[in-house]
Parts: sequence; structure tokens; C-alpha cells
Amino acid sequence: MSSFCSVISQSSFSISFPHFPLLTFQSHSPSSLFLRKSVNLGCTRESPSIKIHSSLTDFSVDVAVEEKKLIKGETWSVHKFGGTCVGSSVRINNVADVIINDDSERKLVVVSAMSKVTDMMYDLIHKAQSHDKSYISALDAVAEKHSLTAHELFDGVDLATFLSNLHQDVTNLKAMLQAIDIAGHATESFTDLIVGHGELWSAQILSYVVKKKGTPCNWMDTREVLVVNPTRADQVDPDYLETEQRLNEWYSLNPSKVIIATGFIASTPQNIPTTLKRDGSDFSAAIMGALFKARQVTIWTDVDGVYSADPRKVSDAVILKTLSYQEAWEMSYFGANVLHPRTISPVIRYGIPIIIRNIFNTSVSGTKICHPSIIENEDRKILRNYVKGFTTIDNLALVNVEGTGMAGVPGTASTIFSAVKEVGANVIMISQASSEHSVCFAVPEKEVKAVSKALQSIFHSALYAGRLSQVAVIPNCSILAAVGQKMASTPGVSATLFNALAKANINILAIAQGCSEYNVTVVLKREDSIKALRAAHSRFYNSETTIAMGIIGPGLIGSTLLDQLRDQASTLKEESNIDLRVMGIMGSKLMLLDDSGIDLVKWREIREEKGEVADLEKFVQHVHGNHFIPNTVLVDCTADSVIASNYDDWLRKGIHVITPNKKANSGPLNEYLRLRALQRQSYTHYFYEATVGAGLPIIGTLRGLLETGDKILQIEGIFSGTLSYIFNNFKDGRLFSEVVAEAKEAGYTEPDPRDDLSGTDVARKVIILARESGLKLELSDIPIENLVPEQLRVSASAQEFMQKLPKFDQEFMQKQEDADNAGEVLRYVGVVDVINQKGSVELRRYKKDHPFAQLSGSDNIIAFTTRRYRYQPLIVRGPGAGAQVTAGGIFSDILRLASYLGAPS
Ligand SMILES: NC(=O)C1=CN([C@@H]2O[C@H](COP(=O)(O)OP(=O)(O)OC[C@H]3O[C@@H](n4cnc5c(N)ncnc54)[C@H](OP(=O)(O)O)[C@@H]3O)[C@@H](O)[C@H]2O)C=CC1
Ligand SMILES: N[C@@H](CC=O)C(=O)O
Ligand code: NA
Repeated sequence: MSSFCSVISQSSFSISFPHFPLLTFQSHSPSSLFLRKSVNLGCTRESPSIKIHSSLTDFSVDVAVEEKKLIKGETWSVHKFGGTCVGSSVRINNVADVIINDDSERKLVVVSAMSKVTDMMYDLIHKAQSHDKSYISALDAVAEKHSLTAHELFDGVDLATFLSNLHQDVTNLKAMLQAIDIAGHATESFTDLIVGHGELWSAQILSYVVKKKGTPCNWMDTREVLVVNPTRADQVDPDYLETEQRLNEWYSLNPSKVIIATGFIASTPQNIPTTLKRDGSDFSAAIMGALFKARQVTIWTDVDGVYSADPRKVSDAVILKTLSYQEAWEMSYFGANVLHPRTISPVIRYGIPIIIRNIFNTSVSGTKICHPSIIENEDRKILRNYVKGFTTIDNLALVNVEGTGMAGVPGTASTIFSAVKEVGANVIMISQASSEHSVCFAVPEKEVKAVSKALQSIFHSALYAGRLSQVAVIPNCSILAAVGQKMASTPGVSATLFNALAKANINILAIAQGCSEYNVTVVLKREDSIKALRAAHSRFYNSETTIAMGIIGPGLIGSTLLDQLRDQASTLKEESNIDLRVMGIMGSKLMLLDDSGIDLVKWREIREEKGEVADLEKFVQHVHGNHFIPNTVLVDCTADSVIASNYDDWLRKGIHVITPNKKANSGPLNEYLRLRALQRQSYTHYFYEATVGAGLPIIGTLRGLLETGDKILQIEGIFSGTLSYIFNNFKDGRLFSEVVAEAKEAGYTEPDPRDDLSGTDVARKVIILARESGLKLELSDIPIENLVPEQLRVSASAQEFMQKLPKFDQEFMQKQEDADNAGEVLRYVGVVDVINQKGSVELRRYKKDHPFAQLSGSDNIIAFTTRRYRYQPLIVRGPGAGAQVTAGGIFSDILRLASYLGAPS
């Protein structure tokens, strides 16, 4: 008890401190004091006798000694660590490492109280005020927290010194709380004095840890230097001149290369302890940054930087590499958790950059807030970054004062806002039509009742006389603000924003844009807030070639395509700015939907877990109904004609279609012609390269020939990968059924292999090429040689067919031997005879030296005889079936679509 005191009377008491004489307090005006002198922790004094003559404010120093470096801004860097950064001994250690690893010559570190401690201190006061004696045990708990932390971090004399100080503080605090308990009241300055202890303790602990790690440093009780004048409630203004003078004095006594300073706390010009109020530690750091003219101020927090929008609401939000002061200011005002505008002001004057960084993820460089002139092209990758960020404020109400009697009457606005001021409401946004018939403004919902009442009362006679028609309140509103310095003098930014909102079917209630053009603010209904935020963000941040995809039929081909997309997505995004998002995957029974894009690494597992009953209408609505992605494509990987019958509806809706499914193009001619006509009219794309020759460029080659004016005479070839494989391998005594099973196993066949063996699949390809060449043929116009034995054509399933096929092996063997004996091979070919406007599909015999006899595997070979390629046909050859090549062909169509939509080629 050597250092403390007792309550002398209810109105005054005294406390003694280690470095101060006994002080006596009046309870109504407590403490004109500094609680503790800052402790020199052993910094080597480079030149103890040096005097600083300089003015820290203008930084023009004329000192020819080492200490001159104090005021050379470039040598100082300022760091601020919030409560979570120093929330435990492990974290404090981590913070100390960050400080030591900063290679700046001199460092000033501003530190907050350990997390939750400030709240605990306020709680002590509340308890004491309400005579709840548990403040004593609660204070012991706070002390225990710091004592334990100190024990974990350092030892010896430092630990003893810290614990002794802590003990003394606690003893003093108990007396102060006792005084509050007796008085039943704590004045503001008394409260500030008590709560500021959290910073005193954390700064001391951190400085001992830095010192223990071998870096000498001093800790600074900022109340000794930082002088502020209270302005309005909850605000203070720094007295830079006085602070600078005190700082000089402090530094001359404690010259240090590393200073650990308490955040949040300061004192009045009368030396009464006070605080910097909300976000006080950030403010402390900015003030110190300005006084030291630091090269930068780093605010360490637990997020990676400032996001382009709240990442909890917008999954695509990105960390902004740079923000101008003005942009940061605007974003803070409109609710982004950036920095309080007030905290930025001290550094703006000197153009000192502020860096927001994550202490828990130091690999990320964070967001640099600085003068626009030093914002390099760091955000160049972000398209159209005229708008940097989007923020929303919810729980607002719009007040609309309307009437013909307002126009040309000076003072109406003044009357309105005087009334609003009278009830203490905070006006967040104002908009007035130039006709002056209405003024509307947004206030917090909780304040609108009082505002409305005040306006009704003040305009009572104007309303009665009809000069004003109404004072209307629109409740449940939100504000969406788009912020960006480059918006100024860039035409079309607002139009883009409004267009994005209109497309998302969002009604705008009011609009405001200041002359600075740094932000456009719109008021919306509360329920539209998140939708509006996402719509606006995606319009400015997603590339033009962001494509919402729906994959129908995740069978062999569909799932292979999904795997290829998974493997290639990030490269496409990084290198070509093509952003492919699979929003839905639908099979015949189950479908999986996701709002921002399915994780293609785990889609199979997620579908098991979250799959819902397949519903085509819902699926299409989901994939296309996402207003935040400018393009939609449905990829039909089924062999289903019902799915194919929907293409025209999709194209009409503006949905692009890509498919390997042959049903639509080989179905009824009139439907095919209608589909093609519709596709041309609707400016949507319909690609189907994989329907013929899988990934081989067959349709593309044919189109190229036709579009460049060539005339097709004949297309002849082996169009079936399955039949090619079968006849390439059906030799040397092998069984026909065995080779068919191999082709199925290899993924060459249609879902039902009879579609291949019947020749139907080849006939469909012939029809597709014939129609592409301008012939108006139906599938029934093509004579087809069916290889499926008569008895098996009626088999109930593909499986049953496969089981029974061996019974017919002998029949096939005979055909093969007959051909072999004649020095020939069997090949199943299709022909499009353009001159005679017909097609055919049949099993033919070719001499063993014929090019068709030279194929292997699932090779297709297609020969285009044209006017230009009359004597030597243009030949395309290669594997024409199989999962990888087919999915690759579909993928290539998707990229063609992206390129048509504007992706770089
Ligand atoms: N294999 C190849 O080499 C080539 C194939 N193609 C074409 O690719 C397409 C797919 O072939 P493949 O992957 O082998 O066939 P699969 O039988 O392996 O896959 C078909 C998929 O379509 C789904 N499906 C069927 N009907 C519906 C429906 N009504 N709604 C939603 N999904 C449905 C199935 O779902 P579920 O499993 O739930 O029933 C399955 O996922 C076919 O049109 C084929 O002609 C084109 C070129 C080459
Ligand atoms: N089953 C087909 C697959 C490609 O269309 C074939 O074998 O060619
Ligand atoms: Na192809």
C-alpha cells in the first residue's frame, strides 16, 4: 500500500504514484495528472545531451546531430496494432516480430488495449456506478489476465517491474471505483482515466517483449505528449503545436529508435486524462504519423485489406490494392469498415500513405490508402475501376417533404433541417429536385419518428393551407453508395450503375451525387439492399466474359467436361479474363444449384449431399436468373430429344446453347430450320461442333469452306468412332460382341450402343452435315444399313442387348471372313451427296490399301470434295469419339462463345 491512498472525503481523495508526488483529486473534477511517467526501457542513448530545436509541425529542422533523424520523416514508420492483434501472449509475440522485422530506421508503434479489456474497464465503471460490488473481483480478473500474459512473455527484473506497476494501478483503480461507488456517478474524465489503463498495460507488455527480443525500445504514455481539445460530444481536435513541443521534450529524455506508444488516450491542455473516442487508436497513429512525418502508417487488423464490397454479402468482393484518401473517406462514411474519416485527416496533410494489413496473414500486402497521384497502376487488372467500392447502410428511412408552395420560397430547406437538428437526427443523404417541389432525405430509422413529428408540427399551417402536400416517411430503406475517384468526369458511370440495378429489377427511390463526383448514392427498399449491392458490384468487377453455365447431363461426356473446366478455369481467368461459373449441374434425377458457382473439385460430393430433385424449369431460371452475370450458356450433354426441344425457348430468352447432342439438328426439318432462324434473330449463339467427329473440326471446317464461297460437292467418311473402332479391331479371330463391349467400355458408344450399330448415329451426322451444306433432308430420307440383328432391335435395354449379342457373333464373323478372303476390309461409311441432294449410310468393303482401311482406334476420317478441293479432297482425320476429345470439343465451343462475347483471341 505504499503507493496508495485512501478516500479522504466524498469529494476528494489522493493517490500517490511511483513517478509523481502525492496528488489530491476533487471528485467533481478528477485528476489533473499523468498517471505514470513513461519508462525508459534501456534504449541506448545515442546523444543524451542533445536538444531538439526543431518544429515538428513543419519538420524544418536544423540540428547537426544524430537526433536530427527523429524528424526526418522518411526514417520513421508508424504501426498501429488493434486489440485483437495483442489479444494473447502468442499474438503479442507475433506483433513484436512484425515490429522488429520492419527495416525502417525508426519505428513508432501505437497499441490498443488487449482485446475485450476496454469493454471490461467500462464494465467496472458501470458496476461501481450501480453499487455492484463485483467490480472488485472483475478488476482482479482484468489484472490477472495481464499478469498471466506478462508471466508467459518475459521474466526477471522486467516482469517484477511490470507486476509492481500493475499492482499499484489496480490498487489505485480500486480506490477510484470505490469513489464512483460512493458517488454513484463517474464523470467523463474519470471514466477516461480508468478505461485508458488497458493501453498503458498493453504498451508496457509489448515493449518488454520487444526489448527481450534484443531490440531496445521505450514505451510512451501518450497522455504525456498528446494534447487534445474536446469539440462536440465524441470528438476531439489535436493541439499539434502543444503536442509537438511535449513530444520534443519527451524525446530528448527518451531518444529511441523504437517507441511503443499507448493508443486511444491523450490529455487536455489542462492535463486532464481523456480519450480520442471512437477508433481512437487509429487516430493516435495518424496524429503520430503526421507529427513524425512518417514514411507510412500501417494499421494492423484482422482482415486482408479494404474490400470492394462487404465480402459477407458479395462473395466476389476483392481486396483493393489502393484507395485514395477521398475514396477511403467516402467508403467509411457509407458504412465500409475502413477507417473512420476523422482518423485519416492528420496524414492527408502530409500525403503519408496508410496501409491496412492483416496481422494474421502477413503474406498479403493489404490496401494502401494514399494520395491519388501516387496510386500507380496497381489496380490495372480490375476492369472499369472507375468505381472502387460499394457499400450499403441499412435501417434507414426516407423523409419526403413535398408541395408546390416550396418552389422559390427561400428558407424551406433551412426550416426542414433546423427541425431535424432540433431532434438530434443525423441526415445521411439529401436530394432535392431542381423543380424545388420536393426535398427528400435519409435518416436512421430509429430517428425518423421524431423527425416526422417535428416536421408535421413546424409545417402544420403549410400542410393545412395546402402549400405543402405531404411530409411522407418511407420506412425500411437502405442506401447503396458507389465510390470511386475516377468517376469524376467519366461519362456513363452512373448510367452503368442504374442499368445494373434496372436489370436486377430494383426500384430506386432517391438518388444523390455530390459535385465532387466521388460517389453516387441511391436509396432503395431494404429488401433490395443485398441484391442491389451484388448487381452493382458484379457489373463493375466481373469481366464482360463472365459466363453463367448450366451443365445438363453429367454423364461420361458432361463429367469429363466439368473436370476439364475445373483444371482450366483459373488459367482462363488469369490469362484471358474469361470467368466461367458453373451455376448448376442437372442429371435426369438430381440437380445441384449454387448462387456463385459450384466448386468443381467437389461437385460430385456436394451433389450427393445437397442435390435436389431435377426440375428443368427451375434449373434454367436459376442459371439464367442470376442478374449479376452478363451471359448464360446451357450445355446439353444428354442424348435426350426432350431436352433438345427446349433450345428454341432458351435462345429466345437470350441463353446461348452448346451441345454434343445430335437430336435437335437431326430432328424434324422444320424444327431445325426454325431453330437456326431463331438463333440468327436472337443474337444468341448455338454451337454444336462435337455432334460430328467429336472434337475434330468438322462443322468448323465445313462452315469455313461455305462462308468463304467454296461449293461442297460431296462429304464422305467414317463418322462413327464406335463403328470405326469395331471394324478396325474385328479381325484375327476376335469375337464381334467382345469388340463392341470394348468400344462401349472405352466410352465411344452412344448411351445405347444400338444407336451406333443401327447406323442411326451415323445417319444423324450425315443429316447434320447435309443440312449445314444447305440440303433440306429428313432423317427418314437417308437409307440406313442396320447392323443390329433383327431379334435384338426390340430388346428392352442396352444391357439386355449387350448380353444377347454374342449369339450373333458367328453371323458377323462370316461377313468379316468373306471380305478378308477378297483382300478387303469392312468399313461403315456415310455419304452426303450434295450434287444429287441425298445421303446414305452403309457397310462397305474397301481394298486393304484404301485410306479408309488404314485407320486405327476410334478414328474418323472425313473427306470434303469441293469446287476448290475437287481432285484432292480436304481430309480431316483423327479420334472421333471418346470422353476427353468430345469434352474438349465442347470446351472449345465454350471458348469460342467467350471470344464472340469479347474475350481476347
Ligand atoms: N461418347 C462420345 O464419344 C460422344 C458422345 N456425344 C454425345 O454426348 C452426349 C452424352 O453422351 P454420354 O456422356 O456418353 O452419355 P451418358 O449416358 O454417359 O450421359 C448422359 C447424361 O445425360 C443425363 N440425362 C439423360 N436424360 C436427361 C434428362 N432428361 N435431363 C437431364 N439429364 C439427362 C444422364 O443423367 P442420369 O445419369 O442421371 O440419367 C447422364 O448424366 C450424347 O448426346 C452423345 O451423342 C457426342 C460425341 C462423342
Ligand atoms: N457414338 C458416337 C460418339 C460420337 O458422336 C460415335 O461412336 O461416333
Ligand atoms: Na467435331
